[in-house]
Amino acid sequence: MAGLNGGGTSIIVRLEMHKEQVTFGQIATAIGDAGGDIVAVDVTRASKTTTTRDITVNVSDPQHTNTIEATLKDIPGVKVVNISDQTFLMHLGGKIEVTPKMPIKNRDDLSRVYTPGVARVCMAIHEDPSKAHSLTIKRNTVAVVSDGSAVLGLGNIGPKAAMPVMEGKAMLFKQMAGVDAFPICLDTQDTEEIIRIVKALAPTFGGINLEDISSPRCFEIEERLIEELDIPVFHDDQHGTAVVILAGLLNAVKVVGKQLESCKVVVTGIGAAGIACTKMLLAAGVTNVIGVDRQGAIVRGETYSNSAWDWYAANTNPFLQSGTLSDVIADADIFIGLSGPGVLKVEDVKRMAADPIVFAMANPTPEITPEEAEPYVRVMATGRSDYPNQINNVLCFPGIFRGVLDCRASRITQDMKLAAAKAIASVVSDDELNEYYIIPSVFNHAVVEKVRESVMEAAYESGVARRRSPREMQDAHHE
Ligand SMILES: NC(=O)C1=CN([C@@H]2O[C@H](COP(=O)(O)OP(=O)(O)OC[C@H]3O[C@@H](n4cnc5c(N)ncnc54)[C@H](O)[C@@H]3O)[C@@H](O)[C@H]2O)C=CC1
Ligand SMILES: CC(=O)C(=O)O
Ligand SMILES: [Mg+2]
Repeated sequence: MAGLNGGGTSIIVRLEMHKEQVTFGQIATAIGDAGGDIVAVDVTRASKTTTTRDITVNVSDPQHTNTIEATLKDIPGVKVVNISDQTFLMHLGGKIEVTPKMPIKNRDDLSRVYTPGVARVCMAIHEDPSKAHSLTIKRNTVAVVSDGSAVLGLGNIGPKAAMPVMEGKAMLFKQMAGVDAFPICLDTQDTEEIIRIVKALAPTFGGINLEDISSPRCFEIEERLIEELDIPVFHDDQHGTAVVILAGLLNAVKVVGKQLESCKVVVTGIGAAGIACTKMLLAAGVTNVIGVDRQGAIVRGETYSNSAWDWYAANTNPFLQSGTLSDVIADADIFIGLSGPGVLKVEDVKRMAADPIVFAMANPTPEITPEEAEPYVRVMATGRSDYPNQINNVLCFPGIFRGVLDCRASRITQDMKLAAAKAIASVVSDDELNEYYIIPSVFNHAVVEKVRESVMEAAYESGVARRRSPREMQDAHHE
């Protein structure tokens, strides 16, 4: 099964080779026989008797690295100097930095960007706070806020361990959409305290992206912040995920020739992402959605300590199906996994309706691997970048925030999310659409632009955009 290290993890093995005792060919063969895939070789030092080479090898997991190291150590004339993991190397010192837009070359510049000149700018904002949008980083800056309580599918690993994910989101915001995003990991999991801290941070930012905050606390935190702040607040694991799932499903049902509204959909993992995805499906007209969490299907008539599940029971599962995932999966057209590794068994997939669609989206290890499921499914998707059909909220959050920052929206409405889903789906043309291409690549530049445009259009229509639309500006010009 694909694990934490799956998908293109590579190591760099630095070897010192004694020329008289061993050839590079022998080493390459040994690495190949141990299952390693050599992708690059550099000579870093050479003398009369020895050569030092950096060999980049793709491996499947940490045990595989150990096997290759042991194999190399056994070859006479080879000294393993060092083995480094490229993924860790890319994280050394963190992944982002703050860069000034202009250099401070002399005292004159200094007196403008800082005191005394800056004071006039401060007073201009003091007199008209809306000027913060034009005179500070606010208009292009988003806070990526986590408490480390539901990091990917790794669980409650805390704020320090959450940072690499939040730094990664910040990189994606900038590279995909030019949005400056700042990772903020909080050392508290108290709902009221998180709300208070985010409200206190808000003056700096044009939007708040909540990330990897576990349910059910995430619902109250987001709802309260939306009500109490005048900038958009978006819990990405709920809505970004739901938007991309809907985009993928709109195209997947076209491939299998079914109507989404009449499909039976089973969702596992009724947390942040599972609940938001269900709400999105209901908004798109699906009626038969069944949610399954650890204790089985959520069904009306049961009592739940989690109020979000009371809502879920009242609004889903119209035929009151109860039992385990294996019980309720029979005849399902679509499975959506937002839970954890290995939850869906091959036997379950075999019992789905004809042409099953399986979105196994737990990260980093899906509910079922494509290798296991593929013989029995028609359309398979995961959240990972190393398989086809990557359903990941990275297809949504850069474009949606680009759009809301550009039209200065006060909030993100359901219509804006639906518009984003349709925009993402539309990037795959009918000619291109097939089982292995239901969703555009994360690197497809059309995605951010289409999402931005559709989201802005929906924001103007729903009256939440606070910057005049291009048409209004044109009208004002002609008055
Ligand atoms: N591909 C993507 O873009 C995204 C994927 N995800 C993945 O979805 C999963 C859930 O994320 P969140 O909703 O943010 O977390 P969450 O902590 O809010 O919810 C997880 C839910 O799954 C349930 N669960 C865990 N193991 C289960 C099992 N074995 N059987 C049934 N239910 C189980 C938990 O009880 C909980 O209700 C994670 O693996 C995450 O990586 C989340 C957001 C985006
Ligand atoms: C992709 C993402 O946001 C997650 O797995 O939590
Ligand atoms: Mg997340």
